[in-house]
Amino acid sequence: MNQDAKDLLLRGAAQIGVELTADQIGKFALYADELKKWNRKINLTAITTEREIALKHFVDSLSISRVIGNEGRLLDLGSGGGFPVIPFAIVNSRIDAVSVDAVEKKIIFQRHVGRTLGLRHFEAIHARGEELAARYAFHFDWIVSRAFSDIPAFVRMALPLLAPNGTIVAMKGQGGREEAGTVRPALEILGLEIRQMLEFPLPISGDRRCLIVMGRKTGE
Ligand SMILES: C[S@@+](CC[C@H](N)C(=O)[O-])C[C@H]1O[C@@H](n2cnc3c(N)ncnc32)[C@H](O)[C@@H]1O
Repeated sequence: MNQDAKDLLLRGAAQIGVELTADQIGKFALYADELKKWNRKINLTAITTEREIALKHFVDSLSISRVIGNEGRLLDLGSGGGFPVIPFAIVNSRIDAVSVDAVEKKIIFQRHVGRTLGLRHFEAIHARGEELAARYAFHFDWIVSRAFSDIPAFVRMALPLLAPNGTIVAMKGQGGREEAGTVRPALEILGLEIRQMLEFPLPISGDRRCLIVMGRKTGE
């Protein structure tokens, strides 16, 4: 990863409230190198320039830090090349992070990255999200996804896995607020409510982002 992309990562992360250490920057650089190398053989991402990887994968993924606490168990459903879970795990060693994807070669890549970066609190599992309930019923404090599915399909998959006081976070782009408004009745039927909607521009590019934070309805 070149110096320009590293500077962008450092600056972009700081703008969303994450101060990266030199050690963490080194890990992101290794991750970017492996992503580019493996992407020549297996389809992990359409984003291939180092600047774009720094911004649209790394900084974007780190934005979930704004709504996720400092401890507990986190699940990323449909994580592909490891987003948002691996960037989050690089900066957050107190959360046990589990990554799930239905495509085995993507999980093999993620395990390789986890080993290379020494992420001991990170595990990558090859499975469909629908298959996890037997092993992980009510297990996760935080369940996140990016570019995975519409909100109702995501939360239906997440609910059996969510701890009683757990939180679901859907990472959306422009149109996130509108989608949240449309699905509110469906969420209601599932016993969920939207607790927070955080809209912000992605640093540097200004692209719109929206984090939709949901949990089980309380007081009933
Ligand atoms: C568009 S990619 C997004 C990857 C990553 N979250 C990102 O933002 O770069 C969607 C991913 O979800 C995975 N996927 C789709 N349906 C799934 C399911 N039912 N269970 C687990 N993974 C699934 C696909 O294999 C793919 O890697």
